[in-house]
Amino acid sequence: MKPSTPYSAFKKFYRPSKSNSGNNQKGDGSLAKLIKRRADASKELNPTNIKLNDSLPSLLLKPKSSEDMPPEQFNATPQKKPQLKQLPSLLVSPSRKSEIKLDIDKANQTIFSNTNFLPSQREIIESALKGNDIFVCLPTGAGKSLTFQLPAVVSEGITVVVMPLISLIHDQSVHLQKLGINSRVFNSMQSLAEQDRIFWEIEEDESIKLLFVTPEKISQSDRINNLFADLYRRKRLVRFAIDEAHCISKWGRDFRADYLKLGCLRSEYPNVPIMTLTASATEMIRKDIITLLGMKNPQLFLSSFNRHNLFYGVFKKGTNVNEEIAHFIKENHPNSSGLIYCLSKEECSHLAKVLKRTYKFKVEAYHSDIDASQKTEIHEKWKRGDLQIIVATVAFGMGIDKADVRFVIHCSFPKSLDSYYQETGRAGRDGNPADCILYYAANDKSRHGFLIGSNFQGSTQKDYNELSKMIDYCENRLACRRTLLLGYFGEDFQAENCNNMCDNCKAKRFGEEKDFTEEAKKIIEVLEGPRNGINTLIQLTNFLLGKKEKTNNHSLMEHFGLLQKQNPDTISKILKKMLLEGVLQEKAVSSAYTGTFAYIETGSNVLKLRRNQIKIAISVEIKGLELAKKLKNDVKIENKTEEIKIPVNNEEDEESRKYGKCQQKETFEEIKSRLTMTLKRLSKQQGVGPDEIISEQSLDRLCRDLPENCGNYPAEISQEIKHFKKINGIEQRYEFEIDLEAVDFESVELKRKPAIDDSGIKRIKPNC
Ligand SMILES: Nc1ncnc2c1ncn2[C@@H]1O[C@H](COP(=O)(O)OP(=O)(O)OP(=O)(O)O)[C@@H](O)[C@H]1O
Repeated sequence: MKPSTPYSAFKKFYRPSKSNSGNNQKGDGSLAKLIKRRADASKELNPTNIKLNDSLPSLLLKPKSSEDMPPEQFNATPQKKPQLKQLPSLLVSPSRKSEIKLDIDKANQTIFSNTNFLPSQREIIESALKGNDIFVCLPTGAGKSLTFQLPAVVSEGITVVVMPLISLIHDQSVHLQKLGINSRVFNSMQSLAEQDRIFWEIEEDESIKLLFVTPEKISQSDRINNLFADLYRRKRLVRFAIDEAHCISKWGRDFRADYLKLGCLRSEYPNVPIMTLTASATEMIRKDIITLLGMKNPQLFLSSFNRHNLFYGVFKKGTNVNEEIAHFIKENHPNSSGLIYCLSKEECSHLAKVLKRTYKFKVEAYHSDIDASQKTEIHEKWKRGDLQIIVATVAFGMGIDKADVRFVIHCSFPKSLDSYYQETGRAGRDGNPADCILYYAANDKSRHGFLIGSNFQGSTQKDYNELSKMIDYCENRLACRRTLLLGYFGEDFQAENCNNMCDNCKAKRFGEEKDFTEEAKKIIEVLEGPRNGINTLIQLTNFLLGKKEKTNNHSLMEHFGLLQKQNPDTISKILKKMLLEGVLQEKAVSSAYTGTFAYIETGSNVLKLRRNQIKIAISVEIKGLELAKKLKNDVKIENKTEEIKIPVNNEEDEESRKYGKCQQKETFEEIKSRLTMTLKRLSKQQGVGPDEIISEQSLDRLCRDLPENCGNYPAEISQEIKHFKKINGIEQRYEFEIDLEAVDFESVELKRKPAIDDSGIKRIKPNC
């Protein structure tokens, strides 16, 4: 039996025979030799020579300590013990690295079987091999793992990889085993004897290239620190790679206290380069990580956060959201894998039940009340494709690496844009198109308010700010969603690069920026004077709208009705912008009488506002007469026929006339084929030809106009159109729609036309 002693004692007294230690040869720096040795080793593999990674089965035990949180990520499926090919070693030693011309292309092809590098991988790998500190922030699925795996494999010594979840570590080590790369895992689920053996192997077997640990292990285990110290002394500690590095920052969405303790790595092993990897980090989080880890002039590799294949859409959430979701999936992704996120366990279970019982989907709920083994089973079934949909709370999180997820639906909005980006990022990892649909209801905010007030004491202010940004995103019906989402991460994304891959770009609404800075200064004056019961955003909005209060005599106060000409939506946007700019802030206040509510007060940036260093400008949708006027200014009248040409994009104009509200050929054709199918079904039922129900010409018109009211046509047609508009983010309620033909662009007076009132604005009934 192997003794279970502290590492130093173990080192002194316990040295198992080398026969078990695998290939221990030192490299001579030549990649060609490495590859040849690898091939030879595979050929010569014989039972006595095979190295089994005994540490792996221990991953399958239930976690015992906080390091293994959350249990739902735990993968209990037994793995067949694979045979490790003996990976020949050592190309780059720290002392020789400048001399060695590495053919990393060859390593990429021969060891990792990749034909090329993905964007940024080569630069990161080269920088790592130069011994730099490196900060990598690439989107999910960008291939970050290779950027620490390849340098580890071609370097002399051990790369320590810190990962937050056992399941992630497990996936990595299984992957590396398949490639024949020798790695070890160290976690608290292993017995002391097992840990001793792993220590010894790392000591003795120089073909071991990577050691995976959780942050908790580093912060809690003297043994592992002794091991690091010994490797460091022997110059075999090549690099620390810290994955999911955003967990270090308290500003991040997944802060883990033990990640914070990784700051000791730099002080204890000052010469070992640190590489951090994450899929999302705002500038503030980035700076926080770099400072906390003491990284030295790190080279930053920040790629665009844009996931070009994801379609982002926000739909209005009504009372029948479950049915809407079912319909959306049936229509768009009847057989593809997807994920639905809900806010609560109850919501989650209920939606899963509806989808299963009423709509016959293969679906399971996943939340914290489901026991660990069941969670693992659900995850596995979904990964294999035996389960189509998982309806989950945020309990289903990090470490989801299924490539072909075709949709991520949010039944309610999440707590921050960071979470939203991360959760939607699980869609389309294979690069193929995928839908990210969020169902928004303003009153879900109070549910978050409640959750924040009760669960996240101490950080409520930050959470409110994050939530405000999320709500701003949802309520914005004008700006490109990518511009908003990527702007959150500090990226200046140009809407024209969205390629209509979000609902707002697709709908092509008109908006313009209006400056409300002077009004904002007056709003501050209101809050700085006697408040007379103006405590919340709603009360402030009512005051600005000039709504009279029976009790508080608001009408006698200065600035009462300041924004009465604006609609509540615009006021809400102004106040939100003031919140975002730190001119206003909401504070969670609790009392037995009122419960928890958000108290509105002035923020820290008031002075900047007064000095005009902050501008409160918002996008306001322009429609109706205002739009007509704007169009007049923007259009060129070519000739007497008054043909309207919007100068920006004539092709688009042509398209929009041809395809009406569909705007694009593809959208037009899609609705046409849907309606044709419905017609075929109806004609079969009724025993008449499809064109006896709707003529070809009328069908085209319906597809162009997508009317809310389909007159005498069958209800199925109306329903199909209504649903199509919803899933494509085509406005449901065209309260006002300009009839361009009715606009006299010379005088901006509007011609009277049948069905059009004096304003020249055609009024359309909101519903079919
Ligand atoms: N050079 C390459 N050529 C082809 N495929 C690659 C290459 N590099 C990585 N991949 C593959 O891309 C996929 C995603 O890689 P990886 O899991 O490392 O992404 P990631 O950036 O770590 O994502 P996440 O942030 O979600 O963990 C994997 O299947 C990986 O094998």
